[in-house]
Amino acid sequence: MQTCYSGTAVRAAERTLLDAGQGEALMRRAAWGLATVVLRELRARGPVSGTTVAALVGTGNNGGDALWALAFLRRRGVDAVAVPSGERMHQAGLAALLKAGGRVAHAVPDSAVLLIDGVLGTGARGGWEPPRVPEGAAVVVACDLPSGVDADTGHVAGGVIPADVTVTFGALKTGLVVGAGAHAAGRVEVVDIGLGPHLGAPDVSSVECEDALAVFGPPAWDDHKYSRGVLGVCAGSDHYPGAAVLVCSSALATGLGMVQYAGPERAADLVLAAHPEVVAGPGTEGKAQAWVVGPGLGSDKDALSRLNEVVAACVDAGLPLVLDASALALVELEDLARLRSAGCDVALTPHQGELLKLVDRLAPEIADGFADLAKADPVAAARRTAETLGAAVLLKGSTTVCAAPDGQTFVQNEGGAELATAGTGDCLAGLVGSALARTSGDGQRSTVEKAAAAAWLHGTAGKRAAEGGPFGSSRMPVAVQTVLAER
Ligand SMILES: NC(=O)C1=CN([C@@H]2O[C@H](COP(=O)(O)OP(=O)(O)OC[C@H]3O[C@@H](n4cnc5c(N)ncnc54)[C@H](O)[C@@H]3O)[C@@H](O)[C@H]2O)[C@H](O)CC1
Repeated sequence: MQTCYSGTAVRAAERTLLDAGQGEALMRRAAWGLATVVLRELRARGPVSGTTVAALVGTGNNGGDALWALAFLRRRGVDAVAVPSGERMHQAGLAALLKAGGRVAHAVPDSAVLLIDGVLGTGARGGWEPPRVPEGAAVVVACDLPSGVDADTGHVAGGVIPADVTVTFGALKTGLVVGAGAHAAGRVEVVDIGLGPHLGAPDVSSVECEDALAVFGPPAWDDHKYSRGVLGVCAGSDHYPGAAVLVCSSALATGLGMVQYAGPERAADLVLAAHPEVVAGPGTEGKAQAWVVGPGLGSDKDALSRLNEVVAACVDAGLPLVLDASALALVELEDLARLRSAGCDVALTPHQGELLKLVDRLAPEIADGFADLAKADPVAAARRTAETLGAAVLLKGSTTVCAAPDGQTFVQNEGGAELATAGTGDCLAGLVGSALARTSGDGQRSTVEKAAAAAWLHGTAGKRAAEGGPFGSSRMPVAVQTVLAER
């Protein structure tokens, strides 16, 4: 499990040490870590001595880190050039650079093979417009954060220089793992500067391979079909029968004990043609240990009555439930309240558009300014919705955010734009449903952690599927099997 801290929390941790007079030591540790990564990047490309490294240097301590790093690099024979972005630079850092034999220039030299972005770090406020830098050749290493990335949210309000590597200090910051910030950061390396004991609880976490495999692992020697998880799927309609197949196929690809399908004949026939092992019928009676409802359900009376039947089945037996797609437009507050009182774990799986509609309809008390919040700070938007509706929210997007009503939050970035194609959401619903079915009765992991494990598998399978070229979502289940087989 990877853990991240908000920029605000890292600044608070630093404050304790700054107040204890350790500011310069912290900055030198950070700069030494930055210089070490820069040296590694240079060595991977050729000789170090004589090569030009430039740094865009801001007015604050982020610029100070960059200046100290340049001073260390100068001592390795690098032509170290500071390019100020404002009217002042960190004094001690500048003195160290000049003493080491570095220089100041007013533009990034064309000869620079590597550019350090040391303009703004955790002290950035609002947007920033990067200066012109020579195009193409230079590797970009961001100091703590790519300038212009909000360290708390990942939002980029203005411009940004995309980094190949970001060397971040003290802890991995939330802004480096969410949305545009994650995209701009490139590979992230964390340099320990001794903030650990002062950091407190993490802001968000990310499920990693072994955490996901603990949910989607192979069967134990004494497992049987009912102990491996039975997932009920209420998806598909005469209009959208394919959604039923995608949900069932992706769930089966995880190695569930059984999939039970509830739906109309046309969709059921397609499901059975693809997977004769599915137990299909019109209603919900059976041995399901969790349900997925919504993909391809439509919005007519029949869709509503099918949703009601699934909600009733879950309430009766206290089963976990995934509400996706059409179900998000049909579910009512009373349904969520009944599910909560029955002790059912509920996961809502909207994309941004569905989230905004859901909030408008069911949570008008938080709707004011919510669209802007969802764009700038998807973690806060998912958390606020989860807290207000009392259900876990898996918000799909370039970063998938899984938030629980109590604030526990996971962010997953395994998937990329290759997943932006019809039907991948249906596959994800099947994976979340599978995670809940196969771990029902497991008191150890929260619903959001299980949803995050499904998001990990979905994103990783998407990447795997894309290796074979552009693909449609019907290729996802095979990719899920491949990912699980390779681990
Ligand atoms: N404190 C320490 O000893 C350590 C800090 N580390 C590094 O310091 C930065 C945070 O430093 P801080 O000075 O607080 O903030 P910044 O350098 O990020 O920026 C402040 C500077 O920039 C101006 N400014 C703010 N927003 C904008 C904007 N949108 N456009 C232009 N200018 C802007 C503001 O007025 C200030 O002058 C942290 O990220 C680390 O890199 C070390 O890591 C450890 C020790």
